[in-house]
Amino acid sequence: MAGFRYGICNETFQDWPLDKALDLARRVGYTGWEVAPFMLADDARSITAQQRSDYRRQVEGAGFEVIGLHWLLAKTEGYYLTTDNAAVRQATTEYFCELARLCKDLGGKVMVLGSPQQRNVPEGASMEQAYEFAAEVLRGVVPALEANDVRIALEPLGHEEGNFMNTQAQGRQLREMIGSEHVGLHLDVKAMSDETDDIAGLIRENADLMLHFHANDPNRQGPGMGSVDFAPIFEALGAVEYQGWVSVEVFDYAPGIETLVTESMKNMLAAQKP
Ligand SMILES: O=C(O)C(=O)CO
Repeated sequence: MAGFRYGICNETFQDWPLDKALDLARRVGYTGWEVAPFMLADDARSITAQQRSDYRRQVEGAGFEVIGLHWLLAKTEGYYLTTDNAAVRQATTEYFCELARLCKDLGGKVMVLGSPQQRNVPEGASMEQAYEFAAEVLRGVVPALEANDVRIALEPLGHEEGNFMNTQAQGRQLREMIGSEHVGLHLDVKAMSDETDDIAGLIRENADLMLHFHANDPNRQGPGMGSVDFAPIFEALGAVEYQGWVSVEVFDYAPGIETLVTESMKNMLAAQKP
């Protein structure tokens, strides 16, 4: 059985102090730390060099690697991927460039581009035009990705989340339009469940571009805490020799932080038992 590397998203721990969150995650067996920038500050530009290096030192000192960033535009204002407003598109490009620097400063390598609220196709706009605008915004970020050795992983999201880039095929199409080796795909179990019952099949079909992977369930809790069977998912990740992180991302905190963190790991390991 492949030895996967397990990460967890920092917003899972909500208002816990960082040392307490890292301590629980480490004891449970996670070694990757995925950062939602809004947990540090609403505006990434306000995070000073000192704060970046202190944060990185604390996370690495607790035995983690920083995986990278997700929820890139959550809680920001004035940025939008698919808008016909050229000034907003330019500002969005510049903000992504800043996030690439933040990602590198924190020791991360990948930025997950979900951010459904900032990419839904505006009323009256055509889908085709929306893809053109998104590709333009992201082409402008490529030099910063190259300079900081960071990749963007495009995250298709289900219809519950929004109407732009709902399938892996659409993610591949946008990547093609950007045309950079520094852009690939992010596969998320909750999102893929909206597309197909054959998640393992989607993993196999998109393994060539898969930069990152989120383990969760359509019920918005952790892997194995809902109806999705993770046995075929881990089998597929093993079969394609996935080398990246399997990172837990939850949206429903009702079970409590300890339960989400521990059950998710327990279920992921149990799903790989012969
Ligand atoms: O927007 C993001 O990055 C998310 O993780 C949403 O799934």
